[in-house]
Amino acid sequence: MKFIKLEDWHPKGIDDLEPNAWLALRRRESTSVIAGPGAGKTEFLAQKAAYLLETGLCPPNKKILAISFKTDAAKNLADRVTERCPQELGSRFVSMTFDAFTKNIVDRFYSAIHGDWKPTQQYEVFFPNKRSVSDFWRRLQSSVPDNYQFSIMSEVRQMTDSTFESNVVGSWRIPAHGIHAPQSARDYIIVSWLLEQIKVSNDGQSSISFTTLNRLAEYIIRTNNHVHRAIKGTYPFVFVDEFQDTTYAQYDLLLSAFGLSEIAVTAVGDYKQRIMGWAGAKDDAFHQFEADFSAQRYPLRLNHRSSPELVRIQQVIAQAIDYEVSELQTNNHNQISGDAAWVCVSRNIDNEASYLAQWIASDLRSSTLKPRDYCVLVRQKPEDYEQQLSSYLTQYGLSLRNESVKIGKTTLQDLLAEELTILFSTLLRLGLGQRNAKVWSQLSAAIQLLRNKNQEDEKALRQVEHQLTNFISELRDAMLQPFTSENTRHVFERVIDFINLKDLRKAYARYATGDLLEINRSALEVFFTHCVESQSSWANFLDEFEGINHIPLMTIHKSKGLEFDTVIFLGIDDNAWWSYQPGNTEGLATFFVALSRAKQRTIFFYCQQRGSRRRVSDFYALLTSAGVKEYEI
Ligand SMILES: Nc1ncnc2c1ncn2[C@@H]1O[C@H](COP(=O)(O)OP(=O)(O)OP(=O)(O)O)[C@@H](O)[C@H]1O
Repeated sequence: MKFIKLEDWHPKGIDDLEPNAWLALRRRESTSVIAGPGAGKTEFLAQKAAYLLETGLCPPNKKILAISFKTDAAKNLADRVTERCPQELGSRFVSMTFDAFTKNIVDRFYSAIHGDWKPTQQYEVFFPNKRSVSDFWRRLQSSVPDNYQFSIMSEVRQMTDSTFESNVVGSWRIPAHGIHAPQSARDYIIVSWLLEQIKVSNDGQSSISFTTLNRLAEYIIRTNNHVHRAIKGTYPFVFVDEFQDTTYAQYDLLLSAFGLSEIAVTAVGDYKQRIMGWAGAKDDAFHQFEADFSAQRYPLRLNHRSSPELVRIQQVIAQAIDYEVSELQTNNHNQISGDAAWVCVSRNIDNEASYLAQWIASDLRSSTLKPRDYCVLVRQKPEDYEQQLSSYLTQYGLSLRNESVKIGKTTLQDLLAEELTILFSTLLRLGLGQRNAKVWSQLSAAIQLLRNKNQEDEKALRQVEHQLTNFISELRDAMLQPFTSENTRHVFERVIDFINLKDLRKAYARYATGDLLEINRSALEVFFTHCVESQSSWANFLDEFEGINHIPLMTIHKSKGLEFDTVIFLGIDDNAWWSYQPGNTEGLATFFVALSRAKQRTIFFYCQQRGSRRRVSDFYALLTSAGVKEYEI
């Protein structure tokens, strides 16, 4: 394949990059890009990947590793690269979540774990909460030797159950040479916590949290030169998206894997969107990264997402988070007439729900927007809002879908972003006869990748194309059969067989080891059955499966990285924001993330029946100072 000369390379799919983005793109060493919402940080990473691959700076035997925090963000980035690069180049862009990267190292290099630290090869992933931590502390109190009791308990008193795993365990390194007598009470507590997870439980397996997996991955890389060299040799370029959310453990893993080496790490993020402090995100991740990796910082100024009016309102909130924040700019246009943001105040929930349903229905009628151009955002418990709003929306033929809902061991939002799910629904769409040249060529490229065919081997590629054509025609026949549970079950199994989970495991690094693929296959089956039961034809089934006619409902945390034409932000009251302290930066940042998902409009709802608004009065004061008006509904 012929490479593009450096000076001839141009961005793909967008007109241009702003000057600092060009500098950050061309820099060969570690780089940090700090920019506000909608500044194109994810887009920048996709362009940088295309630049490195197409110019040959990332040579054919090497790959780019991109780490994101959420499955849909990892998928979104991978898709952007696939759209911008020929397939043989795009397949060298490995995009996965931090958790998948961590688990992958432990599963792949399991034999590099020694002695007491070795868990069972098959293990359960354990999600500790405050209760599991305090229970552990209680157990420790009754089991420690008398002479240790005092110091252990006084150490525990200085710890917080919510940050114990992320901050205390996450910043501790497993010693290279086995377990010696603990050096301190703190060591004793951490070692006991780790060993309790590693030891075989009643069901014959270890039960390990992601922080513990992370510590094991870091230990493997630090103590095994072969592993360390293999990882560095594969990935000369590493990208980290949403870097402001990096935890102590994740940062330490990055440092051990890629620090003090020739690997160029590009970290992008926005400290004003730092909303994972409660989950252990480091406060000074960018500064430390710039010092440890000799990274050069490039701020970006343009907002490519939101209308000028929304950018102006965002600026007011951004300044409340950081008064030194630079002026945001946008080249976008206001596409609506009238207000870009307003607050609807109601007395009771029925009032609010009825108004909201009526407003969306009328807006849909008078615009070209589709249900998925709207998004209902809430701080927590989306299921409560779903219950309160659904019957009102139904009256107008509308419906909400809670995208944060759990399906098996994953969530709907994550499941829908999985490669397995996308292949599955694309095959069904083609089976239904919905021909689309672009979809066909993307699917064909994905199947070639899955079957591991060399792009130069035209005969093999034709064979894959032929198999795919035959399968689609067989599928079409099967989908013409009556839509019964038996027939739909048969289609499910045929499609899964055709995809071939073994091939999927080989083709995608994050499926390579461990149980992620099995978790997703089971969840896919659960969700498939659920959709089949509520529908009567394949066409309706697919719309339901993909949620085409539903308005998404999700938590603000789950909305990170996403964008919608209109954001409907519900539940800005003291009950939903019970832990918010006036002026608290992380709370303001959460508010900022919600506001900045919108391209054209953000509508805020306050309902007296849900709670008062004393604690959250800052939010309303800021909106008022930005000129956002309130209306009684
Ligand atoms: N240089 C550019 N020119 C035109 N459009 C762009 C450019 N960069 C990004 N965009 C578009 O702007 C929108 C926001 O981009 P992106 O999601 O990459 O921003 P971000 O900085 O990662 O956002 P956030 O931090 O808010 O999630 C997307 O629709 C993207 O396609």
